[in-house]
Amino acid sequence: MRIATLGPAGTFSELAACEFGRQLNDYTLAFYPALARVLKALPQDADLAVVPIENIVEGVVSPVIDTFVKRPLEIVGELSIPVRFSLVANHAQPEKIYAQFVAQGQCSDCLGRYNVPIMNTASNSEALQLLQQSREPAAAVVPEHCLGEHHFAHVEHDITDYAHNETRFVAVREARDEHEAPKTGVNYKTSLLIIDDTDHPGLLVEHLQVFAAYRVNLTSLVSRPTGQKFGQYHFYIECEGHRDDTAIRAALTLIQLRNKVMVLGSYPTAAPSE
Ligand SMILES: O=C(O)C(=O)C[C@]1(C(=O)O)C=C[C@@H](O)C=C1
Repeated sequence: MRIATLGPAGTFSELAACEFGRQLNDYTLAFYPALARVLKALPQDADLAVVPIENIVEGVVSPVIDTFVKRPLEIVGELSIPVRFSLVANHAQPEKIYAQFVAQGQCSDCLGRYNVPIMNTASNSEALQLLQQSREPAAAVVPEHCLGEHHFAHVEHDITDYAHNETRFVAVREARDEHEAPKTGVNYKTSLLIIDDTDHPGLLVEHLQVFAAYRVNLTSLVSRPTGQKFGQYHFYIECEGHRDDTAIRAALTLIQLRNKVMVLGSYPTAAPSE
């Protein structure tokens, strides 16, 4: 099994990809420098892609949700891992800080204390690489697990705004016509998108009432702009249960009478991270 994920090596995505990989018999990892490129590797260059979907502080990782609207992809698994950062520098007074765009939002208190420009990177390991190449006084926000063998002139440990910081990752493959039936004893979650193709007053409340009437418990609801017009949004929804459950099927049948629905997959619910 070829698994695509965000690189270079050292990202939290790599940790998540290895954890998914361990559940398979055999796997190889391929690193891509941006999240959009990771998903583009499907299906020619990879069988599975592992990408972050939500951080407990920053919320959803929008480039990932937005790709689901554009391409037929299927979520087949999720897991959550603890995320801890350090600030490392080659000088006690850095003049710039390299930080991945999602990591930046998770460490805003610490970054705010340094009144210097933040240089956004595509991954946390790219932030570390750029610091190592820098000849000027600079710093980088890097995963704690990458500190190991490196030596830095200045280090601040545990700089996340919230002590309990974690990110949820999903394993994604190219969508198939058929899907797996639920296995007994497994708690499932289903992800779907309601596409705003016929905007009308009360669109969201109508759909929410349908879920409530069928007692389908939603665990996530995010609106993403369609990019067409202000006021038009697609809704990314996660709910408890499998797409074959009677309640979910009945709810989606009703919702589909008004708007297009894309079911992105049913997969075992992740255990909480330690
Ligand atoms: O750069 C990494 O280490 C990643 O795996 C990406 C990513 C993300 O985009 O959410 C993963 C976990 C953290 O939330 C910060 C960065």
